[in-house]
Amino acid sequence: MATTRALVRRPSPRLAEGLITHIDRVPVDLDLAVRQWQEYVDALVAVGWECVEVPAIDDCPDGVFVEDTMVVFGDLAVIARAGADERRPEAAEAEVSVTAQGYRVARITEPGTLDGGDVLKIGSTVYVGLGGRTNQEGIDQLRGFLQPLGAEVIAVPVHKVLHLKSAVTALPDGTVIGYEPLVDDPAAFATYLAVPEEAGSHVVLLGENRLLMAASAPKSADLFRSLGYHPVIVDISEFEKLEGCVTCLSVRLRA
Ligand SMILES: CN(C)C(=N)NCCC[C@H](N)C(=O)O
Repeated sequence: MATTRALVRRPSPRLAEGLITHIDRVPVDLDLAVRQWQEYVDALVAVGWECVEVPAIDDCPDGVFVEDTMVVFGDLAVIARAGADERRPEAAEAEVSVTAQGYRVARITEPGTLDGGDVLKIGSTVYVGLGGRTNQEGIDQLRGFLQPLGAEVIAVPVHKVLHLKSAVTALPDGTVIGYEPLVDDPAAFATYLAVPEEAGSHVVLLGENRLLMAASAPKSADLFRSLGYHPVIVDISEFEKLEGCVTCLSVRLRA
């Protein structure tokens, strides 16, 4: 199996102050969050991935959601420009870390905004959510970087949730999965499967038909088992309280 690396970032002591947009604030248990983060990392390591830690950024409560700092395509890392001002400082050290992993770097610049959580890659098709943290200028800049590498960048509306990947991700065969009440336009995707729970729409592909997913989506896990996949379950309840999901906690650097 090709080595797969992931960038991860430890939770800030100020995690509980993380941004929320579409849900109500409830108390976050920091100690539990740190344990859950370690279990998430352990789950990646258990399937043979190498986890590379981006230095923690304690002054940024949302720093643990490292996925939002960049979009990786081929040998290029496009460093994001966060749609939320508070999150802009997170990108600098993430850029240093991905550069150290051998990636070329390009940057989204003002007035563009783009969060990595808004970008869903399926082969050479790159769906980008427009409507929340990512603006049209950010999408146009991303297209400018990725089109020469063979990507087709397609903007899709996102209004009901924080990021595109809050609404949909994809199975290994490219089928887009989403929880219908939260997907703006299922018809935007070539193949689409409805799942029975919100968190069931979030998977990280671990290789060999394994899907990393949250403990909060047991019915969706059963659905995926019935389709021949192998769910690997992690409890990320403390991150879900801040509109996080399994994808947000890492940047996957596939070989
Ligand atoms: C796919 N998703 C959801 C992400 N990549 N990021 C979640 C960021 C959550 C953070 N509290 C915020 O509001 O920015």
